[in-house]
Amino acid sequence: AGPPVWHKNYPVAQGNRQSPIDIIPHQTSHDPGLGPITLNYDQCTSINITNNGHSVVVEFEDPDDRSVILGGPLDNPYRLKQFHFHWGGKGCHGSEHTVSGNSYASELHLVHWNAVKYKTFGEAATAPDGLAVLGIFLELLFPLQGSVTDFKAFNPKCLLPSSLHYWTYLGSLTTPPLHESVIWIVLKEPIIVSEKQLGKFRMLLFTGEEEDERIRMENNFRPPQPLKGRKVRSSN
Ligand SMILES: NS(=O)(=O)/N=C1/NCCO1
Ligand SMILES: [Zn+2]
Repeated sequence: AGPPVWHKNYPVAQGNRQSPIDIIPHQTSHDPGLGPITLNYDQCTSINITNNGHSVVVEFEDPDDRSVILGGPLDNPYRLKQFHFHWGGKGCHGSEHTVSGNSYASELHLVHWNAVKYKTFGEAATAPDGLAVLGIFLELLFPLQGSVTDFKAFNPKCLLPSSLHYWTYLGSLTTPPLHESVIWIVLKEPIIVSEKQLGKFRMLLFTGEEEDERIRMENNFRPPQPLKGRKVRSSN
């Protein structure tokens, strides 16, 4: 079952660095020491796209540092492992992080791991500085005309907004096992998608073919968790 009962199997769900959180911009602290982030995705090699029962995931080959995120709050390069989305049933709910209590229609997570300090993704996923997840909000544009461009493949490069200004804080995976191993980097500027594009996610089913009732995959987002005194820093 969903987020309210996760703590029974994963007591860390009630830990001190859980994600997502509500980001209140005027309560974040601007840190001039926070440099820009760099995304080297041009050599990224996607392997597959799957419906893993609770999201749509695109996985990447990660044998070397061919596609990494650098800089910002990170002390090492982190390798791109996969990206996936969280979205709602309809309207503008669906993101995991919220901004001053407001949620977006969806949120894209680009998941990276610290291959300098750890040998495998699995090992990194349990270490406090093991993962870096880049969060990008998807804002719904209700087009005046029906004509919007479709989107074929997700090259992460083409999914980035114009500004890489971000908020960053220490948090966790937002899905079980909820490991407190994520350095979160959330971009301030959303990307704009159409209802049609978002509708494609909603068509994905939670259930496999074999099950008879067809449960629609939607609302696969965890609500904001207690900040527990954490500081959220802001790049310029
Ligand atoms: N929503 S999230 O925190 O990115 N969760 C996961 N789980 C596996 C990789 O990223
Ligand atoms: Zn996610």
